[in-house]
Amino acid sequence: MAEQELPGLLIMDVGGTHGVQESLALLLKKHFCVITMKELLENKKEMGKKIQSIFVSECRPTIDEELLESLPNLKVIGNSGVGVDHLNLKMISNFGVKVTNTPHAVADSTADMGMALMLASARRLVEGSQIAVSPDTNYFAADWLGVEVTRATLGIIGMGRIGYKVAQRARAFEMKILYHNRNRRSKEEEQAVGACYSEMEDLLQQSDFVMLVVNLTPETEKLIGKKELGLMKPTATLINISRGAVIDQDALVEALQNKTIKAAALDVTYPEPLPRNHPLLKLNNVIITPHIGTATVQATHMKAEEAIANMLSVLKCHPVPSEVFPQ
Ligand SMILES: O=C(O)C(=O)CO
Repeated sequence: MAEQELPGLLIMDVGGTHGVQESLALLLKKHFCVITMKELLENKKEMGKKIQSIFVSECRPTIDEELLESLPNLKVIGNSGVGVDHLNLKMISNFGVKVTNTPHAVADSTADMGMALMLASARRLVEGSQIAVSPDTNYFAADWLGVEVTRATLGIIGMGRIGYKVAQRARAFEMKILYHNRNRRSKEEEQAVGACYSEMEDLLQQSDFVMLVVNLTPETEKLIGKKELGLMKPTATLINISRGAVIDQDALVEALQNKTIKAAALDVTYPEPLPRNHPLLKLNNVIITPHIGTATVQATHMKAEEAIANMLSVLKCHPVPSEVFPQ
């Protein structure tokens, strides 16, 4: 097909943690006539009419009513990533526009990230790395003892695709796996990874590592607050690979300062990035990474491919593999 016959696609995401790379643009250009925000703004009327889809990830620029009003032929917003909390689904659906996400593409890389944070925190990798490169060469490993993940108890809150992948990995570490989820997994699925369903309270009380893998929804906002942190063991570590707002961050700061819990390892915070004077950045029992759960070469491409398949399905009026609906 000649380029001008391809459906117009607006790329929203520039910058952020998942900036659209050149190879990604090439992939998109195989199926779409790619239009940047700059090009749209330069020629709003003509470009606006061409655009039938928007490719977006955890973006900083927002999709607002003003933008949607300028795109009369828009049919679908293809989110590259699973979380859609940055999109106003109700408002978008009022424009008759569908939203899709990429739950398959993100699962392995995000689960890997959860394991990486758990191991890094348990074995004090960040502190160790800082010591190894510091001018002080008079240090002993015995001063920096970590704890073992092997055979420890892991509590997974949110047992969707990513949570389940975490459980598969944790099994290789012979971990005792507890999980809490809205819907209980089948017996076969539980047995396959050796995971036991648990009430939240029991999970929090028993786990050495608590990992948050839920979507951010009104029900999960501040799911972990002062009360929940108080239930955790003083030796426990909280790991968050979902969304920052799932934790009451002020309560977390207090719990870390008072040693209510031992440590936290966070790939997500609110806001992102944190203001440089934020108290979380001053604590030495916290590891923070800049929302890089899916920031791998493989996941970036798989997300784009999944998003492309979703968007093309909408444009061709085929069944849509991963449509997200307003709650
Ligand atoms: O897919 C998502 O929603 C992510 O946050 C990736 O890290």
